[in-house]
Amino acid sequence: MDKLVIQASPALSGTVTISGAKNAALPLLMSSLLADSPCHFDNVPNLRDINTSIALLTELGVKIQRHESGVLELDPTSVGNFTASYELVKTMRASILVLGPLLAKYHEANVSLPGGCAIGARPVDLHLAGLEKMGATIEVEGGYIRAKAEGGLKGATIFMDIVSVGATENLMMAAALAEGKTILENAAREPEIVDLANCLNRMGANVSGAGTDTITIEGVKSLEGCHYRVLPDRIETGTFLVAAAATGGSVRCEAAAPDTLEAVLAKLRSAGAEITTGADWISLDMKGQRPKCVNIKTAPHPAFPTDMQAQFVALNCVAEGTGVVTETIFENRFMHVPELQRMGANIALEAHSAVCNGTPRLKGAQVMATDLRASASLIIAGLVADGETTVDRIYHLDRGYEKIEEKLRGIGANIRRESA
Ligand SMILES: CC(=O)N[C@H]1[C@@H](OP(=O)(O)OP(=O)(O)OC[C@H]2O[C@@H](n3ccc(=O)[nH]c3=O)[C@H](O)[C@@H]2O)O[C@H](CO)[C@@H](O)[C@@H]1O
Ligand SMILES: C=C(OP(=O)(O)O)C(=O)O
Repeated sequence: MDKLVIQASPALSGTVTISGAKNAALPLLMSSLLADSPCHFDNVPNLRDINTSIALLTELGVKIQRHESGVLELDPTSVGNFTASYELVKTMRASILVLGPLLAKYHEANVSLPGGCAIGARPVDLHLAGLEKMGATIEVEGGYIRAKAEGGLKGATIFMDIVSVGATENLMMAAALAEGKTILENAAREPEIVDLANCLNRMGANVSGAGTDTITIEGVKSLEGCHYRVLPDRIETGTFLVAAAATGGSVRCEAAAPDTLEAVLAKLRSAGAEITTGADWISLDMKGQRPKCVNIKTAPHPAFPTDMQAQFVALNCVAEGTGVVTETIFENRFMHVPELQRMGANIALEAHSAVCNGTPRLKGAQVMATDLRASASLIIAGLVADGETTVDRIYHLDRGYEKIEEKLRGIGANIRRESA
């Protein structure tokens, strides 16, 4: 099993090119199921979750090839299997996003229940209730969601009592080919939702209001493939910015989307960073200063993203003062805290908050990655820890960060991958 070995690093400095967003690419790839002709996606990151999606869509009958240009072509014209198996779904929760498209296009889908994961229970009740409201009949049997929509899905007004990114995406894709109008109320507003809506519209769908909490979809009879470029990864961008800030360094992120990161940039400014942005770049400069602790409360977009919480906890560990980080989205997303404590961090967990008293340096240790962003936080901690830090179980990291150690080395980090 691969691990990362990190030595105390100098202040990071240089330029990083940001990859396409995992969380935008996953629903976009699944949306190809809705089309009657091939889709072409540019800027798809090379990640474990993308490979899992390719395996899943291939199992359903989508023909997929990566062109030399990097463009991923998905031809859905021979789809003939409507079952997403447990073997694949268990390794990637976003597999649930084939449910809406399969049901809308083929009126039938069997998708393994994703189950919980390290960060929380993560039920899919809102996805199922929304599809039922659109006329689907759903049974959960043998760990599988067995859904049917005889005669096709029908538009409906659907209120989601929790803001859910995945449910909004699944229902938006389902509604694109449903008969009549669907209104999604209390919809998620994340940039990845807007990216999916833009792509669906390019395929011939009629989606309006994405980016607000009410999305209206006028169903159409058919959709065609399109060319679409995946949005830059705001979480990868934020991770590099925090890594540079923790080391008192400076970094310029290119091919980024500054307007998707406002809450994160505001917190970095509070931490003492000088932030400058252009149309597609962000630069951060700490001017050699130690960061200041920040208070954070995660919430749906445009508030502070839960996917950046662990990285800011690592930042607070070495910052000046005390910072309180409160997690409101997932019930168990502080698995990085005990690992950071093993590195000498002064953190107290109080209900849904991590109260951190910053200390100038951490101490290298052998630590274990428990989920994707927890892994990123341990890497950041390793950069500012005296001695050597070894991060085990980095298969989580490979789910969502493209060549992270290579990119970090490019800006001066002392990090290497070791394969056992
Ligand atoms: C692939 C992808 O895009 N993953 C992101 C997506 O996950 P995902 O789409 O799974 O997260 P959701 O937005 O759905 O989850 C938000 C909250 O709603 C709850 N919930 C969700 C659905 C449901 O049917 N019932 C229910 O109770 C969840 O347990 C959680 O507490 O959004 C999360 C919140 O920004 C991010 O952390 C993930 O990185
Ligand atoms: C939690 C995440 O992803 P997923 O929803 O795929 O588990 C994440 O990207 O931080």
